[in-house]
Amino acid sequence: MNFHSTNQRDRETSTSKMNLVIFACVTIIITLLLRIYFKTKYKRFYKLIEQFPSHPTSPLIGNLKASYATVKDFRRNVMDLMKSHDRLIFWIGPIPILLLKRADDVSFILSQCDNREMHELGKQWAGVGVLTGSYEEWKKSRKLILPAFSAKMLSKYVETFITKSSNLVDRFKPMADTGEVVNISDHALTINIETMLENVLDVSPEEAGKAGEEFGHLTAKVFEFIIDRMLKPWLYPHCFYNLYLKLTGKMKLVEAFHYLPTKMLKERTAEFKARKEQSDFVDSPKTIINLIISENQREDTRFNEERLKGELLQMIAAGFETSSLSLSTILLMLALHQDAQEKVYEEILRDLQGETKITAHHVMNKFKYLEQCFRETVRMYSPIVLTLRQTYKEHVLRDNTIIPSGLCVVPLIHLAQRDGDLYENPDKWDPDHYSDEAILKRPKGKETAFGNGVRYCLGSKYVTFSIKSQVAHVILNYRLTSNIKELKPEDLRMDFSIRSAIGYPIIFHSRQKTAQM
Ligand code: HEM
Repeated sequence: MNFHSTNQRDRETSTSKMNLVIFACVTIIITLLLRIYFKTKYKRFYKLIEQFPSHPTSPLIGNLKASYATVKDFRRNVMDLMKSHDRLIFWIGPIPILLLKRADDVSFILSQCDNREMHELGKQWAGVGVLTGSYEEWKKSRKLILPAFSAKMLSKYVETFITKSSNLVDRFKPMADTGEVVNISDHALTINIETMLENVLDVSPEEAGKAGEEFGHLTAKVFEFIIDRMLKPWLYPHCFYNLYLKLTGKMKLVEAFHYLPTKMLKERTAEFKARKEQSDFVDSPKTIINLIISENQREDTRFNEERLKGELLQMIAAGFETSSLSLSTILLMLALHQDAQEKVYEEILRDLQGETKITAHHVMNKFKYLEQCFRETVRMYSPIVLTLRQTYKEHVLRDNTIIPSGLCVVPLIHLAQRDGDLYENPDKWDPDHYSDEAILKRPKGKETAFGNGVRYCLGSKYVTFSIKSQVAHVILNYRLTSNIKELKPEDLRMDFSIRSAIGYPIIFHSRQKTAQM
């Protein structure tokens, strides 16, 4: 009896092993057949891809093993891989992606190809808008929000920048002259999210003070979640991703992220309608939310509330972390480069011409060397490391290599900004890279820190004025030093942006006190 049941168990085990082998064989055969089918159907696509070196792949999963680790490791991996390649095909599962790092290639593809469909993977978090919309949706978004960055509107935001910059100076008062080493990143984050909430959502300074920090941290997290999804092709279908968000409890974060823009949109729309009913004349808007509500009256871009919310969320997402990182980094750079800091200080005194207060005029038209320091900081420590493009036709690169239609391309902006063909000593922080002479010497249209072509950054002037205002106020009041001597490459952490893994340590010395001594 026992002998029989052992025999039967053995038979069952070997049958299930056999089933497993059959299943594996069928899967491999189907995959190979699919591969052959796709390779035959899209022969030219695969042939063109073969011109580019490819990272060694594993069958079926491509380079997924390399990318599966964590988002941060993946980015570091990609940057390491690109040390020995100018162009490289990287496989996320069965999907090939072309990585580009030379300034020539990056500026070319950004200017020629304006489609960014992979960004649709951010829709659950940030709605539909200028960053995540399909090509057709993007065109309408851009038309709606472009007026928000006119010179007239910018001059209104600068008033908020100046008030906020004074608050920033006050924040550092208790630490000044104590020798305390302050990691300024949280201060930069708070001040910039508050500024964004006031300028974009028309939130009162009090409410911005209360809601700012939490909203800021959440916004910073959203990018991580979106990149995480990009690396997991099985989460690409929206229905799977929705389920994943529900099961992991992240849907609650989505709701929290949407709460403030939804509330402000309802309030400001109701106010706009009430004012319109009373009189045909409505004051010209001072904030982005009010501007897009009034612009949205035009027949050709009539967006519903959900869509307007997407635009607002994406404005904050695009602008806030980039601004706060830029502020932390430039202040650290000035603390590490005393000569540049003194030049900035002297320039501020000179441009103020005896006035004691920094005004919108100074921020928008003066402080030229400070602006050079800002551009140099963005060049070396890009708050946007990379972006995405989806080709819809073939593009011929300068050496006649053809990028096939239908390929996802990743221009590595950060590496392009350190291209030795464009800058002398590209790895040295040197504001003279942006002197008039240096700019004249460089070939035009190759810089990509703010993008290139029709999708050029809408907020480039906004952030330039915002950072100029904040830095000018800080440097007018404090001399900065640090307890570190330099920011080494190994101190940098890369996710969607580049940030210092050792923080932004700064020691504040009051200028007045220094002058008295
Ligand atoms: C130092 C700070 C910043 C950097 C380095 C930066 C960089 C960039 C880059 C490289 C792009 C182009 C992406 C692409 O071509 O796919 C871009 C697009 C964009 N940026 Fe910025 N940005 C900064 C700050 C801001 C700010 C403060 C705002 C808003 C207030 C903003 C709003 C946008 C928007 C809306 C787009 C999308 C444009 C479009 O697709 O039509 N950016 N930015």
